Amino acid sequence: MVKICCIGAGYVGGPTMAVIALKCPAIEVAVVDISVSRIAAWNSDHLPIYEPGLDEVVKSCRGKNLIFSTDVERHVAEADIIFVSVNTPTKTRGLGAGKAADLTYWESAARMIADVSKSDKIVVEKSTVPVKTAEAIEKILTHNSNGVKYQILSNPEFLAEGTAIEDLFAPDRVLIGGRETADGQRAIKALKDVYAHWVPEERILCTNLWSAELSKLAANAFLAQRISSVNAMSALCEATGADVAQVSHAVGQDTRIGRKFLNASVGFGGSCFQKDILNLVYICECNGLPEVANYWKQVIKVNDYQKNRFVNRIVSSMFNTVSGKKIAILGFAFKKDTGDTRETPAIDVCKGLLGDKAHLRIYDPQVTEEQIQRDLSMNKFDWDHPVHLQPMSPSSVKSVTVAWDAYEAAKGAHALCILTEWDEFKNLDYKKIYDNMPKPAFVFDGRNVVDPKKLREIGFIVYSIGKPLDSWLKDMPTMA
Ligand SMILES: NC(=O)C1=CN([C@@H]2O[C@H](COP(=O)(O)OP(=O)(O)OC[C@H]3O[C@@H](n4cnc5c(N)ncnc54)[C@H](O)[C@@H]3O)[C@@H](O)[C@H]2O)C=CC1
Ligand SMILES: O=C(O)[C@H]1O[C@H](OP(=O)(O)OP(=O)(O)OC[C@H]2O[C@@H](n3ccc(=O)[nH]c3=O)[C@H](O)[C@@H]2O)[C@H](O)[C@@H](O)[C@@H]1O
Repeated sequence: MVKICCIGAGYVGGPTMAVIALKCPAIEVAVVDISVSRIAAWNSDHLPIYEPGLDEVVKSCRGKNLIFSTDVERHVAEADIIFVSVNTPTKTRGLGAGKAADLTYWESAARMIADVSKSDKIVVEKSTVPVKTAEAIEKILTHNSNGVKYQILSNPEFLAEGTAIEDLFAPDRVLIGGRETADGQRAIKALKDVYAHWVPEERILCTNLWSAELSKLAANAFLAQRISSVNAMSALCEATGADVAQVSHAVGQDTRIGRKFLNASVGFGGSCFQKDILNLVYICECNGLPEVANYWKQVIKVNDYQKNRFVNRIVSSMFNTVSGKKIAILGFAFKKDTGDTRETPAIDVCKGLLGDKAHLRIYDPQVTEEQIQRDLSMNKFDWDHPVHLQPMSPSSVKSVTVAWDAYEAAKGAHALCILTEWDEFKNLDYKKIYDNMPKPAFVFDGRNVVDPKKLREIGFIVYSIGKPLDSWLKDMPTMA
């Protein structure tokens, strides 16, 4: 029986391995982690991450061919194929700080593999890593090998949170990169055989190691670039009276461009887009390609601009100050259908409003008060370390409270600010909300969730990203 071990029981390791276990009943899958609380949660009724469909998959295999354990060394020693899906945060100090990937966790996993392995292993890079990481990992493993043979494969993950199970069941492609030697090709085949249990062969792409590593960074850069492109257009729409939804639709109808991923927003968030583009920028700079680096850097600059622009709109619309005003924040997660808040634009928007002394009342159906407080008091990039290694927040942010539903959050608020596109925000009773707010009552929709026309009929002053401005906003120019 083939044995798989995955180091890192996070958003990628947990769902990916659960699906492999489900689709390959003859393979034993162990997911291991240094975080005791995370493993305990994977073994409980309350999984550590919220992901539609995940509970069912885990419940149907856990205890059969899927286990979650903190006994990292034992499961690594026993495995034939080891996936490494640990954090690869942005470095916060030293060479490449603010851009380069911090491979501390990866390196420590590799050294541990070398220490405990007694049989040959296929080591699979599942984490997103800089190009050429496989070479470094290979060196660590072979210099400490004790006769054990290793093959390194790159098998980056393309799932998106909120649709992880769907994406894993029917991926657009599975990418496997390996050495072009006979041993390398044998290792590629072994991994391909695992995916072939449910992924059609033509969707399993096999490449060299460096193409696989770079394709992952490139895919995320292209996706983020689309969002920054449409967000840049949204600013121009507001200035000209065009409607960004109509522009996106017209542009996306061109089959060469395509309709997906053209929704204007308050900015993209999530644990990877910014981190991976910064990493790409750093690699370009290290390879003497400053023009290419600057090109990609612009995607992040536009994203930051979009978040600032949103905050400025709020402040300028509300008589140039939000000091002492109560603002209801609807949605804190970086997108709907997840409780994940890593790099959520809500953090920057909330910090911007707090900087102007607003009082925030936040509601998100999946994010806890503790998480919100942590996020608002943590330094940039600290979030991307294993939970038990993250610096504890010194104190909670006093002008922030958390509500248990949208109506409660909005009661008495001067403005509503929609920062995540949760479906429930589409169908709120906005008349009831309006009646419980001081006037003028504002809605700032960072996700184009509400129908501005209907809300204006109720009496709200509405700002929707990239949509024609109402006269109130036109008279209050923003300084982005
Ligand atoms: N979150 C996502 O949607 C996607 C993430 N990725 C990439 O996958 C990698 C992992 O991301 P996530 O799963 O989101 O991170 P995560 O933070 O949810 O999970 C990483 C886990 O690794 C554990 N860990 C760290 N060092 C360890 C060690 N030495 N031994 C055992 N466990 C260790 C941590 O405790 C943590 O539970 C990153 O490189 C990320 O860029 C790729 C595609 C999608
Ligand atoms: O490497 C990763 O971590 C993953 O990053 C993204 O997945 P994810 O961040 O989970 O979610 P997305 O659906 O890509 O959304 C990212 C951000 O962009 C925003 N977005 C997305 C689409 C859009 O049209 N407009 C827009 O603002 C979302 O609201 C969210 O804040 C990619 O879609 C995955 O393919 C990739 O595997």
